[in-house]
Amino acid sequence: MSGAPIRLAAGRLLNLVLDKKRTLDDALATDDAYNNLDGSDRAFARAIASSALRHLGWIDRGVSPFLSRPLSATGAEIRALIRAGAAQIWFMDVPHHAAVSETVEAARLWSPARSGGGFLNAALRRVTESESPAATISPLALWPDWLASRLGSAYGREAAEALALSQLEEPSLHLSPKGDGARVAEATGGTLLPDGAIDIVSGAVETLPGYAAGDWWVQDAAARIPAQLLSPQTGERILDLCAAPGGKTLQLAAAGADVTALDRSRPRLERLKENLARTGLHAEVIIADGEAWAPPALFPKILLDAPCSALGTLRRHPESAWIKTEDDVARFPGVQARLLAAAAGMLAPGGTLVYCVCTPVPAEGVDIVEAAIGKGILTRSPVKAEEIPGFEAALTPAGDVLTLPGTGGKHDAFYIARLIKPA
Ligand SMILES: C[S@@+](CC[C@H](N)C(=O)[O-])C[C@H]1O[C@@H](n2cnc3c(N)ncnc32)[C@H](O)[C@@H]1O
Repeated sequence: MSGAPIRLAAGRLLNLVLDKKRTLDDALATDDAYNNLDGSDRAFARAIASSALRHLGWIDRGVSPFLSRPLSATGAEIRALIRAGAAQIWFMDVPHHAAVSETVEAARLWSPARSGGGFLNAALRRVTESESPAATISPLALWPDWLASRLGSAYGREAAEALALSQLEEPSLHLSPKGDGARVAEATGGTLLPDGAIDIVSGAVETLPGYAAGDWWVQDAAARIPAQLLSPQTGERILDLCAAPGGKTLQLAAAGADVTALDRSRPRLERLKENLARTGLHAEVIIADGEAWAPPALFPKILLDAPCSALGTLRRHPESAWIKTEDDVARFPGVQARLLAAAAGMLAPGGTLVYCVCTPVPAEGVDIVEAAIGKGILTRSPVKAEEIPGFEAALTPAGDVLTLPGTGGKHDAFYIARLIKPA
């Protein structure tokens, strides 16, 4: 059977994401051409779209010399198929003749792309004759220019390049155990990591042993650090201020804390409740705006996992760098600063607050924390290396945690600070 419908589905997914600004998960859930494919064909279409998104900056720069008009001036559907074709040729183990002919055939199946078949064919033939851009174009070109320049100036070229290259990795699957981690590692065939997460090599989540019994939940190894830095104790009142879908709430509840899980998103709180039900854990769930909520009593400990650009999770969501604009990202620091000030107001004097974001953008992380410290609202409680086993290299000179590539295993990029409210 022809592979053209697979390339058509990949092109449609790319068109939905890059031209209509939908997330890849949303496009996968809703596109009929993709959903009508059989299992293995569907997986292949998804792999092509995912590879094109991971390598997008390289693909767009790499194909431009081969086009008689700029990519941006090309019809959206042909643009999507050029990207799908180039991903197969440069970054996937697909025979070149099949990648070209099936992708050109896909243009014939897609009416808005039909007239561009000759242009597509010529471009992809040139791609087959050329070296992969991985050999010639800087890793920073994997990102839009604004992001490359921000992270390049924040961390230096070498660290920023390592961060960019880390988005090419398939994301790892990490589990957090409800109880004994060694037992979960044995049951699932995973490896127990130094911080207590379980690294799973492969397997569909729902089919892994212990899923239905609620013995564990999916959580990146770096995402476990914020709750661990609160040292939750049995019966201790802890507020999880931006809680849904609840990975950190589950950690705190599993440690025996008396958790209040607050979030303003009803659908996300439904997921949190499902996670509590599956694991048999308990938390008081509150739907409210964290900037305005007035607690019945001050809390001795608070976790603030603030809304952020999520640019530390590009391995899982490679499209994020392209569908979020610099203006979108610029909106977060205001929200984060207001939530941190509100959280400080809900904290008892002498109490501990952990602030975290899953982004390496300093304006959303260390800058927010330094501003609060500068105002005298909070002081820093520096983290010690022995508190973050496996992530010792992520400790910053100031005593915060920044999980860039190379500071642990394969994980998301988190910024985490532990703070105290002056008594
Ligand atoms: C990074 S996510 C939290 C992830 C969660 N802590 C976990 O571990 O699963 C940020 C959350 O903040 C919530 N949020 C954003 N603005 C908020 C506000 N003003 N008040 C309460 N929740 C808010 C979002 O709905 C989102 O669920």
